[in-house]
Amino acid sequence: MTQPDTVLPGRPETRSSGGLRIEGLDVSYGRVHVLQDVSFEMGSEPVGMVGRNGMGKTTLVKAIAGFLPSSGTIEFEGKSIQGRQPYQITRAGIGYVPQGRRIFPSLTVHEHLTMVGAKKTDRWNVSSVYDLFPRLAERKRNGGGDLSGGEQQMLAIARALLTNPRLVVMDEPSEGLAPAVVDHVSQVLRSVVAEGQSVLLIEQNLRFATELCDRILVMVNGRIAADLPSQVIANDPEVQARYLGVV
Ligand SMILES: Nc1ncnc2c1ncn2[C@@H]1O[C@H](COP(=O)(O)OP(=O)(O)OP(=O)(O)O)[C@@H](O)[C@H]1O
Repeated sequence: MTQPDTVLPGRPETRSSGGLRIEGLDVSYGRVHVLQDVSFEMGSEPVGMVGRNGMGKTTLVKAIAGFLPSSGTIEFEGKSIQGRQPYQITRAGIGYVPQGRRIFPSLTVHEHLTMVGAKKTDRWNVSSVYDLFPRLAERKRNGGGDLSGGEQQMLAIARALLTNPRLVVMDEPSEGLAPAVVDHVSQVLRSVVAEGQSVLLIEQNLRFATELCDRILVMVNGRIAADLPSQVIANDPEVQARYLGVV
């Protein structure tokens, strides 16, 4: 197992050992070997993963969610989920918010939400996700194609929560959204995390990631290059320049 180059002291401890364990994960597109020996573990604490374009973040979450074949270990709550189909991963307790939202243009907001089949007694049901995102309640009769980017993102998050996941994996929820909408989504997600929802957040927006997560993994060229407390990467331009090419 390859260790990250940088694991600083003071990294927040995992809240429990029952979460996600990835070890020696490899994913290729044909002959292009994109993920190379990726290993990390997380408990129920929110974890962010950042990295420049094309580093392999989306490939990793697609492999976790069952949309790409992989070799190596993917375990959730002590059981292997590697090689399972997406619906089996959902059933195992992992919700997925895909990059680009994947909303159906011809289905209404309400149809998107009711088709998940959450029960009224579940923590997340149609009524409680409308409470979380009142804007979706206002737009419940609108088709997915009529929604703004922010509304589509809220719908994608609501749809994932309705599976009542023990871990929700989100791929760049801030992508393409106006700053005020990013702030709103960030605030809502922080309230969900404060309730104890476990989150693995893939992000290019470092501020969004460090506001939500105490721990940040950095992916560089298909490997986990660093595992840092959020405040270290948030406050250190040199660390940001080294891993993200920003100052
Ligand atoms: N279907 C595919 N076929 C071949 N190569 C691919 C495919 N999808 C992604 N790649 C390549 O795999 C590498 C990792 O892509 P990936 O989308 O996982 O990166 P990323 O870090 O999520 O970037 P972004 O933030 O731009 O989505 C890139 O070099 C990309 O060109």
